[in-house]
Amino acid sequence: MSNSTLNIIKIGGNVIDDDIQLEAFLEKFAAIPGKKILVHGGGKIATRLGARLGIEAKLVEGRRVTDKEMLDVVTMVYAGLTNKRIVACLQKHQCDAIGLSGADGNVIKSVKRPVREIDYGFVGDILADSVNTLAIKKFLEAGFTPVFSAITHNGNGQLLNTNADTIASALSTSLSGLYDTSLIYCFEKNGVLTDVMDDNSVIETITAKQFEGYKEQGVISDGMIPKLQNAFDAINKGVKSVYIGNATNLHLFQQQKFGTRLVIK
Ligand SMILES: Nc1ncnc2c1ncn2[C@@H]1O[C@H](COP(=O)(O)OP(=O)(O)O)[C@@H](O)[C@H]1O
Ligand SMILES: CC(=O)N[C@@H](CCC(=O)OP(=O)(O)O)C(=O)O
Repeated sequence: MSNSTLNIIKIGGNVIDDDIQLEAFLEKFAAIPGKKILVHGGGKIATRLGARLGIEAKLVEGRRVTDKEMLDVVTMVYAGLTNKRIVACLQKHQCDAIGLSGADGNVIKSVKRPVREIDYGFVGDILADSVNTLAIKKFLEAGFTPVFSAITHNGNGQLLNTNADTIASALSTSLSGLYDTSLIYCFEKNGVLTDVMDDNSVIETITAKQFEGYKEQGVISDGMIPKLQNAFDAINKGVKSVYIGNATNLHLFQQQKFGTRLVIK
């Protein structure tokens, strides 16, 4: 008997930051049939709230340096305000969502990133076997749609800030043992582009080798580099399909007409 399908969708920070775009996306997400999971961060909102509180944001290669005060800010923004607003909006659209940090139901454990050249502070890395697939399965089988924020815990009382793209990738690789899992990264552009200013320049399929080439040429840069690394990690570890595309077109991914599709070669 084949496994049932599971769609894991990550929504990007620029869409979350726009109330109208966010609700339009959540309405489309709510309409997807079957088992599904949503993952979100909210980095821009955390940066703004931090600034209002006099706590300056510092990012290194797309990862936030998270001291104790910044950890309070990101916990309030990701696991609190953003997560609860998303859950309430999904409930409005008849999707029975349940908001989670990694600590809730012990769903995702992480370890504080070791200090090397940079001390990232309270940032958590997810090691193999740190996703509690059985707990998540219980939520899914009970008919809930889990909504994961970018906060995890170390099992010893410490919350840790964890990149949302990485959470989506780790969830999809862990759950691909139980379900035919697809991972869909949604953001504000039409996919991986050959010209970041031209939304018509979508690369329809991309291999790891092509990714390396585009990276060297500077065609792919910034946040797209760690996003694609997380995406290739997932496809290499058994996730059935991985797409990167525009949140506005979410309804098209089931017809396989969505943004950029990753290919193993
Ligand atoms: N080739 C590319 N195609 C699309 N986006 C790119 C590309 N190179 C760099 N980017 C940048 O990467 C960003 C996406 O990364 P990020 O901001 O981390 O996403 P998210 O908000 O989904 O977490 C885009 O907004 C874009 O500015
Ligand atoms: C460690 C780390 O960098 N965590 C991220 C988590 C949020 C996130 O990933 O949000 P987006 O998807 O909106 O970028 C951060 O604090 O920015």
